[in-house]
Amino acid sequence: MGLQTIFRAVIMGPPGSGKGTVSSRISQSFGLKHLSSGDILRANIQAKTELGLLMKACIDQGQLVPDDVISRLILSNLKTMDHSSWLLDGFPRTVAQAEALDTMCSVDTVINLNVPFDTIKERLTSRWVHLASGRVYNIDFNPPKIPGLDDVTGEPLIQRDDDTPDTVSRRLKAYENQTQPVLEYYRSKGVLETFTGTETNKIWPHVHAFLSKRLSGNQQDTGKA
Ligand SMILES: Nc1nc2c(ncn2[C@@H]2O[C@H](COP(=O)(O)OP(=O)(O)O)[C@@H](O)[C@H]2O)c(=O)[nH]1
Ligand SMILES: Nc1ncnc2c1ncn2[C@@H]1O[C@H](COP(=O)(O)OP(=O)(O)O)[C@@H](O)[C@H]1O
Repeated sequence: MGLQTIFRAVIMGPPGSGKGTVSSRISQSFGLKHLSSGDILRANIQAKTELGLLMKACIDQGQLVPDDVISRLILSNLKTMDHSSWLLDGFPRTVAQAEALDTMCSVDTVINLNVPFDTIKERLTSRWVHLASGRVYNIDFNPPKIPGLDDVTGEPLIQRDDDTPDTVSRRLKAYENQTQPVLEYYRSKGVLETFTGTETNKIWPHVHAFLSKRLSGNQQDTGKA
């Protein structure tokens, strides 16, 4: 891959597998721009846009929002990032969405975080988020320096309305039924890289090594692991 080449990556995995956590490490280490479908939807809900209000009921029930709505939203965001390398988190979540993305560009690599469902359930009920930035915390794994407040801005953290045990179960079902087929889709294209484990800190060095290799000569690695 030559200099200036744009690198397009997708990160996948069930809810709570650590996509947001690993994405922020990737963007810090490799400078890819992080675009999270969940963060964009929550920003719309927070700002009470028409779209946000329409989508809130779906999200709070642990269902996926309609393919056409999310595809339009994400593709229009990606168009504004035409000249930079990016990492897409939370999209595509259905084969129809993956096909919609393919009409715009091809994906260079798909990082699949394969974390067992049992591990995930506990994490999500103890997740705290800073809505404006998408920064995630966990009372056990990475607590904020001051309880209840974001480390960077000092603003209050919230718990997501969809991080309750019942809704988490429904989200995991949606993942099995609708999102797992996307893994097959990318496997058949030869771009799927799966990382298996129960701890982000053990998975991360493998992701870092993989991307260092893929991006060598292409991106500037800031050296932060
Ligand atoms: N106990 C534990 N919690 C983790 C680990 N990795 C991430 N978390 C936390 O688990 C929750 C889900 O992680 P997140 O990155 O938001 O996952 P996503 O839903 O796939 O984007 C957050 O509260 C994280 O802080 C880990 O290795 N162990
Ligand atoms: N690509 C998408 N297609 C459909 N619904 C989506 C998509 N991305 C996000 N959502 C909606 O937003 C919710 C939260 O998504 P996200 O923040 O990515 O959750 P998590 O990080 O826990 O997997 C999903 O449960 C779903 O309702």
